[in-house]
Amino acid sequence: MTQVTTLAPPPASSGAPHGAPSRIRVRGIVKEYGVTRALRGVDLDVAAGEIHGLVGHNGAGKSTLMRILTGIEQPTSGTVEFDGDGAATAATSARPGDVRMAYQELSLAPDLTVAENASLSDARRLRPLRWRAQAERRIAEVLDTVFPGHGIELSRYVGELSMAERQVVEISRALCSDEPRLLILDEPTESLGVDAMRQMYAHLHVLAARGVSILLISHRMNEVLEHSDRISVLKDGATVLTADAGDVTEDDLLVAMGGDVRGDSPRVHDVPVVGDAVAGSGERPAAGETVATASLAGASLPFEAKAGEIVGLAGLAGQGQDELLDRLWFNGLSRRITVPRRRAYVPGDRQTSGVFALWTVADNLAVAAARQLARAGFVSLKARRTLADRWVGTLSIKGGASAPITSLSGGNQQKVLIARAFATDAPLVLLNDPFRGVDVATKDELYTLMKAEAAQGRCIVWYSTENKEVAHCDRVYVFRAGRIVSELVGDEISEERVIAESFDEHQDARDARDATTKDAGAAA
Ligand SMILES: Nc1ncnc2c1ncn2[C@@H]1O[C@H](COP(=O)(O)OP(=O)(O)OP(=O)(O)O)[C@@H](O)[C@H]1O
Repeated sequence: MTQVTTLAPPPASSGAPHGAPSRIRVRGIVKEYGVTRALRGVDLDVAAGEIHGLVGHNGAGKSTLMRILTGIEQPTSGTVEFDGDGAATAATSARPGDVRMAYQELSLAPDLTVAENASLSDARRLRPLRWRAQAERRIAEVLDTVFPGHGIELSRYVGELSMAERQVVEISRALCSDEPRLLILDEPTESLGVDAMRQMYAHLHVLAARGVSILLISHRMNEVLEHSDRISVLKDGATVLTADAGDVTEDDLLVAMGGDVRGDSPRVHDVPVVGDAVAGSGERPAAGETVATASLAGASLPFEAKAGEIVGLAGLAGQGQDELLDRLWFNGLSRRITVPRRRAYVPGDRQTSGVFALWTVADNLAVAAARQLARAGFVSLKARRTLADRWVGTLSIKGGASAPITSLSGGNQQKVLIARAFATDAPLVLLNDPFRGVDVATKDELYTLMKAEAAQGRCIVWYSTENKEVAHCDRVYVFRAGRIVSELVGDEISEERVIAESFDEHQDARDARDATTKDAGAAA
């Protein structure tokens, strides 16, 4: 069990840093949804030209506060002043375009093109006849300025883009107006590649230097510490700490958030392993037995995953990792794929392919384990509830088993999907960047859970956009241009090695030469 270290939080500072005028001044904000008190008294000051980090555990109230700042929702009580205007809420004080936000849940319409999406939220007037060309020009300008080399075609439907590309569009869309006074970014880098992430932060510093205030919400403590001037911590709907970024450490933030300071042995309370948590669990392959194989086209190394292993899929975003997971999940009958009949999948995009929005947490969580829970073809409410209660406790899912899933915070919804997969008895679990939006303390617990599950004989195939997560894998396949270009085992696995393999242009040139020689040989 990790020891909890209690650090006295640095004294909360108030007001803007370095005497800069307050851009936004939030006092005593309370927000209630029926009996749920999402915010119970938030104070926050963001100065003109400041990058202000906002951190907190899943369900702490960050997104709710941002919805109030953008005027989408009204607070139950409390005040928001914008540039000292004394107005009661952001909705009444800010002019259109003053506050812009890039959403965690990616607010893009999948059936519209990139340019059409941009036109929807451009606060400036578009010309009635030439609106499409104008919108295209504006988003192209932002994309080229902030994310040079992005490679995104403006005429593509958003639904066809990878999560990383969608995130780039979401951020660019928020910048598609005359300069806002306050820019809010809710977990902007959760699925961005390394390059795009660097480009985004470089641009944020340029905007801040021009006087734009930026609120940066993230579970990535290192990024918040590196890029913010000041940081505030929300815990259970209230501000518990505001400090200069240089005066606090990651552990200070974690303690203020109410989590354990990370130790050597993260805690997973009472992991309900399959066979314990669900009735009638199926048989597991023996450790080391091959569970899944796939052969990809071109000069790709073959893919193989064995029982008892955590197999990582790494490389730059959008290099074929998604496609492999999709094929392992959907394409079990193909000659090039072997997979077990029972398999579980945690999607990266919970909104379009994960959450059943009209169902409760318990129903969402137990749906994939129905076969195991069924007795004479029926799943009793009690069996479903017992399973859900166990996992809600194990992963600290804030909201409870009987809450409607959509009333949960984004990170807590994601935990339900992770629990759904592990609550099955499937020998193969496929994870498609599953920890987006999950807070740091829970992530540590999930790593331990995965190891415990692998030790029980599960095979876990895991794509993550966070390179440092490869440290938790037994083997890693690095992807480049739709192919597996290297396999790392044991001590070979490191973030640096993954990055190096992701960019090996010489190897690409050699592969292209080999392929040409092969084609020429085949033609002869
Ligand atoms: N529409 C709603 N109805 C009921 N409860 C809600 C609603 N929206 C938010 N909540 C509750 O308010 C609390 C704060 O949620 P919020 O989404 O603001 O948290 P968060 O800090 O953004 O979390 P995360 O890091 O997971 O995104 C949660 O307990 C959530 O269940």
